[in-house]
Amino acid sequence: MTAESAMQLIDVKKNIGSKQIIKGLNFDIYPGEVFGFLGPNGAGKTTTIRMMVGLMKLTEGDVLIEGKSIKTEYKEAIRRVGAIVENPEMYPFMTGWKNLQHYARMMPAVTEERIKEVVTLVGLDKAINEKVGRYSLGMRQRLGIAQALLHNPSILILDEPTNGLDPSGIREIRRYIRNLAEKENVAVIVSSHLLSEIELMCDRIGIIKNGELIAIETVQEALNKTDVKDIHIEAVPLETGRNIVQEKLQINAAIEKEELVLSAKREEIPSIIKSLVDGQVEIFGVQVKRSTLEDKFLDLIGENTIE
Ligand SMILES: Nc1ncnc2c1ncn2[C@@H]1O[C@H](COP(=O)(O)OP(=O)(O)OP(=O)(O)O)[C@@H](O)[C@H]1O
Repeated sequence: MTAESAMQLIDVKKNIGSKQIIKGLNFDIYPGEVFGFLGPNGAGKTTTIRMMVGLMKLTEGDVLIEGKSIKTEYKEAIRRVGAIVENPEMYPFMTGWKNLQHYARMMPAVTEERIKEVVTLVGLDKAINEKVGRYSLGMRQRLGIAQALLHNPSILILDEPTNGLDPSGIREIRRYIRNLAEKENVAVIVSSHLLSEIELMCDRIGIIKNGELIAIETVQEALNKTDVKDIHIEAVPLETGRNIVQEKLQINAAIEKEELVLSAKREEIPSIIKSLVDGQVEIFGVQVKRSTLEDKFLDLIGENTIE
């Protein structure tokens, strides 16, 4: 394995009965990255995650955690993993702090200092002395993440962490997940079937379909590759702008709601802007409406619906 991977999957396979559910997964996850594990329902995400955290045996292959085999060095390997796979059990009648203390007691060497640290990491300082029963779902989810971080894992695995959250809860979780990847250098693995989420939260994505990895790349690569769809330019005067684009650049342009709207590729944008500015057109804003990872994901799996 490469020296720095936090987790390595080597030809991981899982059969249940006579059915091959996972058909040989190979990929690495690195410290400090948020890795999105994507796939439509039934693709095999949960099964893979259950194997990663030792809740399910592998039929074939191995998972190495910081170089330790989950098969032959289970204890050492699993010690480095924190996970929320099923909803974390919390006592609603106890405060957030008491809940964390309760878990900390079951683990070796978790200090009060560490509890304070994880509370701050997930942004619960203000609410930590309130009863968990009064927490929003998003706050409970963050308390769950804090709990999973208590023993200082180098890998954090979250199965569908934004499930059931409202948009502001989703935004918060996203922020804290990014924060702890950066601040604690934790490798975070997030599973989801919601691509718009993954696009905003992750550095890299792996897409699984029918138990096989069909794509793996950085979010930036995925976005750069996608062709630009529409470009909206707030240009004054609009007519002059349209003439320049059409006559000089031979690109069709329309005027919609005080904006110049045209279709072009990403690499054409700088020259379009330059031509407009050279032609004394003032630019007040440019918006690029490119296709999202969701389009890419749907292309890859060859389906139009993912729910
Ligand atoms: N215990 C089991 N017995 C038989 N088949 C199973 C079992 N567990 C999972 N499967 C099958 O394995 C496949 C993958 O399931 P899995 O739950 O891993 O998918 P998933 O990608 O997590 O989907 P979801 O988002 O719906 O949870 C599905 O086709 C499922 O029906």
